[in-house]
Amino acid sequence: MDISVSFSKTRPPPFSPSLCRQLSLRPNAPQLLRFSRNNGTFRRKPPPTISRPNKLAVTAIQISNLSENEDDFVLEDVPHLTDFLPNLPSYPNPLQKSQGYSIVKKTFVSPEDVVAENVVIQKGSPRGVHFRRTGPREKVYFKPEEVRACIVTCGGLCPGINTVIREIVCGLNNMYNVEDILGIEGGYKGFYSKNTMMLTPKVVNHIHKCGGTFLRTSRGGHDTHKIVDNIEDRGINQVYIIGGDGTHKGAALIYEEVKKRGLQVAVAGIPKTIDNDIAVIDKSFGFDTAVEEAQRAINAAHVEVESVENGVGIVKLMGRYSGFIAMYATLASRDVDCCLIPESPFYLEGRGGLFEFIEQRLKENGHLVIVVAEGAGQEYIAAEVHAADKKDASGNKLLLDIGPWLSDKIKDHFSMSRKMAVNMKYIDPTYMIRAIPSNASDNIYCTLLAHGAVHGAMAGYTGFTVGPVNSKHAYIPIARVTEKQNKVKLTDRMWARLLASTNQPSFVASDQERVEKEIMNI
Ligand SMILES: Nc1ncnc2c1ncn2[C@@H]1O[C@H](COP(=O)(O)OP(=O)(O)O)[C@@H](O)[C@H]1O
Ligand SMILES: O=P(O)(O)OC[C@H]1O[C@](O)(COP(=O)(O)O)[C@@H](O)[C@@H]1O
Ligand SMILES: [Mg+2]
Repeated sequence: MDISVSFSKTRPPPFSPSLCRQLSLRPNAPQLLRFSRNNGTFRRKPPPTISRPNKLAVTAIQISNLSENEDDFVLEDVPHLTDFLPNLPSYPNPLQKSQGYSIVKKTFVSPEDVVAENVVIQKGSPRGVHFRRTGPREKVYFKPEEVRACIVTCGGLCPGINTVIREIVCGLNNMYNVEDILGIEGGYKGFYSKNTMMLTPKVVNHIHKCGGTFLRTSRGGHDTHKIVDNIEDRGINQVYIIGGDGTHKGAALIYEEVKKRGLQVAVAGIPKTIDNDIAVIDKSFGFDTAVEEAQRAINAAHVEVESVENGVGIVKLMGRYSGFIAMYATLASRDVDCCLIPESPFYLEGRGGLFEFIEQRLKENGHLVIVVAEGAGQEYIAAEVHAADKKDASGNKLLLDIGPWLSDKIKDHFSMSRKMAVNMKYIDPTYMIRAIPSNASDNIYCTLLAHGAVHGAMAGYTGFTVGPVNSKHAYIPIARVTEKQNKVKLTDRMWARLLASTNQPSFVASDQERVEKEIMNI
């Protein structure tokens, strides 16, 4: 492979000493160069004959693509209170005296410990992005008796919110002897329009056994100035914010305002969403519980349709822009014949369409089950219904209801074509799967998130969120989880596994064929 690259004359080559030797370069001297790479061997080439302006700028990605392992390590760090309060005093972490932690072999996480964003890499490829590992630090930037923490929950429900609340309270209290913890009621607007409640380990002792949020929640109502005024007025110095992408956008604004005002306030996010659409982290808490609960609806649909002639079961599951719940529930069940998600466009009529597939399955098996994510097929409904774009209080688009629309379409098609009368069983368990308490493994996951957030805030980190990255919990800059949403990648193996398990049409390919045909007809 022949690669041409040039980079800033003001920077030394970003290569390891061994690679510099191989290329006959002086490791510390800035220079413009070209070289070729063949099976991992680098050979220097004569200087380029191209014009300067375009060639002098080279992105970090280009450089790191060409370098050996040592020099392309990137740490995406989170802010620290000392970034804007440089004289902040620190104190020994009280955990060193804790019964439990003091016997841990390595009580404190080393500042050098990082978590890699990508663990599957090729030999010679860049080491890539890393995040700080969560956990207690040797020094803390708060005296326990001076901490006044608050917790707020925003956005939609999700199994496990109460466990996170409980474990923030118990973590602060048991590990750091913090006693002053406020619950902000009813989401962001609760900062300025609702009461607060005192949270103690005793108050939150049983809440993890219940679904919902003990602190209640809301959409909309984020007013940065009013919120930070309130934080200042109440003397709050640690803010724990549990919520999804919208909530984290709000948390980033709070952090910025706190920094602008020079307040010693740590802002920590804990990512929450039933849709599992938060970027970077492995998965969001409550997701496993939701997938498990979805099985009950799928089982019910299967039992119903198996017991009648030409039974068609439809189960609608949550998933506004991403079909993770539908995909995992389908994969887990094995009773699902077809899974429709927002990321994969489908069509009803014609060759390779959904109607043809349903007819075929009914002929083969006498019944079928379809799982549909609520965000699927929105464009088709919109084209027919001509509904005005509506939004919720947070600005999220309100979806058109795919469930009844799809049920009616299928019923109408089969009754009109007089091919067969289908026996439709439509189940909508959407709120049921997110209103339940979290299962055992989600409870443990919630505990790790809560404790990670507590350790981070006590250590003076701020403007961060927490979550598992390749199974290791990390502190992640908030911008990384708000800049894009996690979606099912149709080119990933997981979707291929689903297609292999259901044997449903991969509408993407068929759709392309259809478009090509249409173009050719024209
Ligand atoms: N772009 C934004 N800037 C500031 N606050 C936001 C933003 N988007 C949403 N929020 C606030 O975050 C909270 C929850 O947002 P929402 O989208 O409903 O849920 P989620 O956080 O689960 O995505 C709401 O109080 C909303 O006002
Ligand atoms: O009816 P609500 O409470 O607004 O919630 C519905 C939406 O909430 C969700 O569960 C997502 O919630 P978040 O925005 O909090 O992640 C979607 O799946 C669903 O469309
Ligand atoms: Mg959201």
